[in-house]
Order: sequence, then structure tokens, then C-alpha cells
Amino acid sequence: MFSRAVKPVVTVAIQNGAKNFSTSPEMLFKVMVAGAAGGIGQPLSLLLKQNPLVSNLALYDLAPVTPGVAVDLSHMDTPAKVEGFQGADKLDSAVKGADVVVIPAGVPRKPGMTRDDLFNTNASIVRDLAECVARNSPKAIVAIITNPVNSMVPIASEVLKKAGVYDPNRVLGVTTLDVVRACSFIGTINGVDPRSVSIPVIGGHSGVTIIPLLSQANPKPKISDQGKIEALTKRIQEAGTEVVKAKAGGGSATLSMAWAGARLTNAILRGLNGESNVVECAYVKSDLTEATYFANPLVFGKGGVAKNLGYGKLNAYEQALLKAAIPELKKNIAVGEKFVNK
Ligand SMILES: NC(=O)c1ccc[n+]([C@@H]2O[C@H](COP(=O)([O-])OP(=O)(O)OC[C@H]3O[C@@H](n4cnc5c(N)ncnc54)[C@H](O)[C@@H]3O)[C@@H](O)[C@H]2O)c1
Ligand SMILES: O=C(O)C[C@H](O)C(=O)O
Repeated sequence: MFSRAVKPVVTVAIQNGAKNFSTSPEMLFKVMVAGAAGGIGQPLSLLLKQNPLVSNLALYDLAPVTPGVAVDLSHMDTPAKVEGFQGADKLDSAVKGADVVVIPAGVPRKPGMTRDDLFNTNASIVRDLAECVARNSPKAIVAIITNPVNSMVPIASEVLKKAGVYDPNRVLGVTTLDVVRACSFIGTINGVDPRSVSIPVIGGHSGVTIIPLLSQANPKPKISDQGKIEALTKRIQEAGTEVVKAKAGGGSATLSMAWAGARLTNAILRGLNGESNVVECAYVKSDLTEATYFANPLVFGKGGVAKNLGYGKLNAYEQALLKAAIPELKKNIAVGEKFVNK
């Protein structure tokens, strides 16, 4: 298959105003974005078009603007070849040969809604996309952005199980935005470049299931008392709602999500490409807790998740957060599984 062949990667360095092209033997991959014409899909595709590990970018959406988004991006002077696929009858072609399928398809929140309120609309979208992956590209790594993530990953997993092609290392819920936010907020508090901050955010992706492990942050947030630790934790847990409120009916986080989605996709691609030390948090099948899906740091490799790194030592406050998250996660997971197996 073309997407797994070794091809020369062209890297472009801007030096003294001139472009210098150099080649190195690296794998190149096909990435399919489902929901590519949306608020997340467009900027995510813009970022993926710049990724040197991407040879082919398949942009799928129901929206009539989809072919135009593809033509627009195809004019960027980066090597990835862009194709647009609009409408359900084009879905199979879009997915065929994909190494990675990123899914931001579905409706976003409006003020006053919870992520769970999106379930009824988004569940069938993710189910249908997972069925298409099973038919056309069963080895693809599926990264689900669509909310509620805690339930969507079990839906996709059950669909792939039914089709007999499930590999738990290849189905991920994208929780990277929680990590990105935690790094951004700690960077501001400490007065350092947020890119120099690292922190595991574990659990899931909604309210109390988002558990930032501030005790394991590097550097530690310069916060003097427990009250401030709890306020920062709450801010990270509720950061999605902060954006929903600020957008005042215009949707939820799109640009920071695109950034976070591109970061996780890059980690997946680097793993597929043979790097062995790429670590990101994501929400995956898990036996670490009573919740059968759980987010924490993972090592990525040639088959998707290569190693689950667990979540290390929690302090008493973090243990209490974990205790509160588990029943909610279990409920979200059961709802997703029931949707497919009803
Ligand atoms: N995981 C996270 O951290 C995170 C962060 C932000 C948003 N989200 C979620 O991402 C989803 C998308 O948000 P958005 O702001 O991009 O929404 P949006 O409405 O701007 O875009 C969604 C796109 O999906 C498309 N779509 C709908 N049904 C489809 C289908 N069956 N197949 C293909 N495309 C389809 C729409 O045409 C639209 O272009 C929402 O569910 C939102 O809650 C998750
Ligand atoms: O909050 C939302 O609805 C979108 C997303 O899950 C987020 O965390 O920004």
C-alpha cells in the first residue's frame, strides 16, 4: 500500500530567504480527517498539511464547502497531497489506505449544555465512521475528538469488536487539549515558556473525570497553598466550559483543539515511523482502574500504543479526584457500549 512504503521525505529549511530542500528516508502516511470542514477540522487540516510525515491528507465532511477546503489547502507549498471527499457516498474512498483517522465530526456544545448532551447526535456519527474504518482500513489508528469522548471511544471499540478487527492499541480518545491547557496555565503562573512544561492529565475528558496531576508537573506550579492547587485543578477541568461561555453560542474550542489534535497526530505518526520514545496522554482501553477506559501517558510505536505508562504516585488530593472520577467514567463507558450492543 502506498502509504506504508518508504519514500524520501522532503524537508524545507528557510535560510537567507531561500528554500533549501533536503531528503531523508522516512515513512510517509495517509491521514484522514472526518469532519474536516468544521471549526476544528479546518485548522487541524492546516496544521497536518505542514507535517512532513504526512504524504496524503484525505478531508472528509458532509458540508458542501469540503472540496473547496481541500483545493484551498492544496495550494500550500508543502508536500502532503490533499484530496476532498464530500458526502456519505465518498466516505469509503476517503478512509481506504488511511494509516490514521482523526475524527472531529459532530456537533459542539452551546452554553448550558454538558458534553453528554451531545451523545444522541454524535453517537451514530462515530459509530458509522468506525464501521467504515472496519470495512476499509481496519489497521488504521483512530483518534476520536468528538464529544463526549468518554463514551465515543467505547462506541468505536464495540463497532470494531463486532467487525472482528478490534485492536485496543489503535483506538484513542483525544485528551491532549487538557494537557495543553494545563501547560499553558502553569506556564503563565510560573512565568515560563509553556512549551517547557510537562504534566500528565489522567482519567477522561469531561468535568470531574479530567484529573491534572499537578504534583507530577515539571516544573511544579509556583502555588503556595492547597486552595490555589484546587482552584487551578478546577480551572483545567472546566476550561472547555470557559471557552463555550466566551464564544457565547458560537461553539466550543476549535483552534486550541486543532493545535492539540495536531500534536497527538504527530505523536502517533512518529510512533508509526519507528521512534520509540514518543509519549502523550490519551484515553484508551485500560485495566489500571475499575474504569475500562482511562487516559494517562502512553508510549507510541509502530502499532499505535506500544506501552501504557500508568499514572505514578498520586497525593491524597489526587486520589480523591480519582475516586470521584471513576463512577462517572464507568457510567459514560456503559452508555457508549450499550448504544452499540442494544
Ligand atoms: N476532545 C476534545 O478535547 C474536544 C475539544 C473541542 C471540541 N470537541 C468536539 O469536537 C466536535 C466537533 O467540534 P467543532 O467545533 O469542530 O464542530 P463544527 O460543527 O464546527 O464541525 C463539525 C463538522 O462535522 C461535520 N459532520 C457532521 N456530521 C458528520 C458526519 N456524519 N460525517 C462527517 N462530518 C460530519 C459537520 O459538517 C462539520 O463540518 C464536537 O463534538 C466537540 O464537542 C472535542
Ligand atoms: O468543552 C467542550 O464542549 C469542547 C471540548 O471538550 C473542550 O474541552 O474544549
